[in-house]
Amino acid sequence: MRLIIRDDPVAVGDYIAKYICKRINDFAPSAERPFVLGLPTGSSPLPTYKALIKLVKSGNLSFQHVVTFNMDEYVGLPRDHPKSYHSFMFQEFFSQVDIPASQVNILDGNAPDLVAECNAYEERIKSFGGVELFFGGAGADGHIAFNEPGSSLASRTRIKTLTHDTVVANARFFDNDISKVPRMALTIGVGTVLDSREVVIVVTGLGKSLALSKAIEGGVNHLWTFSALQLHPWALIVVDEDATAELLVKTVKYFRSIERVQDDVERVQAELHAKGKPQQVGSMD
Ligand SMILES: N[C@@H]1[C@@H](O)[C@H](O)[C@@H](COP(=O)(O)O)O[C@@H]1O
Repeated sequence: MRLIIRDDPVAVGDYIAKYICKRINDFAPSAERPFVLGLPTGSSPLPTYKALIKLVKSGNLSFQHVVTFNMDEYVGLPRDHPKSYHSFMFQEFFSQVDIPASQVNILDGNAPDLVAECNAYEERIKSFGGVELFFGGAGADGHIAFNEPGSSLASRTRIKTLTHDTVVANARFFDNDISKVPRMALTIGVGTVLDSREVVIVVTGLGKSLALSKAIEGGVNHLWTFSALQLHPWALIVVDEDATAELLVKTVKYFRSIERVQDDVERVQAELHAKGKPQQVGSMD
């Protein structure tokens, strides 16, 4: 696992957007071989979406050959409800980049058979050869997607009842009225996230600091599903200074030292590449 610390949420968004941009461009996607990208909703990913939109508008990135899979969706909320994750994604991102709508995948929380919908989602991910990079967020209670505390770490896409904490946290999107917040959601599972070739998680703000410390300093534990990333061979967490409040000084120092060494490794790789002797860039964790 790698942890990258930046000053504030905007710097975090810039870092992740550049990272995703580089991954997509290095992959050189085509119609026959699209880049499969997992995406989240929430307020934390917004600076990343803004930075990705800028990269597309400046001609440095294209979503023409990118296929996306969103992490989750509320059950029973009409698709065109302003707070559905469908509406969120089209409003904040898809309508502002060059992705064909046919390449966007979001779970249908109004499907007549919700179990079939979840199973078909897993199959559709498989039909594209799996997710190349899953970009995600985390809840203050340490959930990833809607994998609430206590979710199986082997879980797949399924129906999930939201915890009271999550309902309260998400009331801010529903006029602060908890009675308006849906009680159920469809979500990819922890196992679905772990299956992706790479995972990048954004964590910003003091309110997420306990979840961050549990995820990287505690053991792997289903009460903090975020901690399952410790089992992933290629996981990156990008956080702001506020989110590090609960981390030990030695943890912060360790990850900062890895970042410096990683920068050196990438510089050497770039020099080799320029001299026509490319080698695979390694991860330092
Ligand atoms: N289902 C979403 C999660 O995928 C998201 O990571 C979390 C954090 O949201 P925010 O970034 O707004 O704190 O909110 C919801 O619960």
